[in-house]
Amino acid sequence: MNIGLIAHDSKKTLMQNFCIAYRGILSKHNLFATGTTGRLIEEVTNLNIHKYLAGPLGGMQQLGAQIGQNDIDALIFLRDPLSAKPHEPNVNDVVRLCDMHNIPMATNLATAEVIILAIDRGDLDWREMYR
Ligand SMILES: O=C(CO)COP(=O)(O)O
Repeated sequence: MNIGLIAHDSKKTLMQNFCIAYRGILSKHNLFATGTTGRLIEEVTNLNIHKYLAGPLGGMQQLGAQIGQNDIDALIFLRDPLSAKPHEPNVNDVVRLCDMHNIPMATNLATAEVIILAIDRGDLDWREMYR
């Protein structure tokens, strides 16, 4: 499966810890991330991640384009619920594109865990047929 990973700055440590905890599952899949998120995950795991540009510099659009092509099977997007981002329209567009293609998306840790465990059980294997 192709899994997208994005974290706002205040959630980057949480994303690192999530990826450490679920490294065994994540390592069986193709991982795609915005630049800084991807680099920080690689620093603490030895996961191999395809890194786009930094989110505010175009990385959100790059990952968004992959989502727009229905080529991401699940997105973990740990968002900062407390502060607006200068590139908010790109953030909203990524969410919109996930809804357009029925791509499972987590915006908090609880849902991220549900999705990653579902992937491991094979619950999302139907994605392979609809991609
Ligand atoms: O911009 C982001 C989310 O909106 C994340 O981008 P980075 O991973 O490059 O910080």
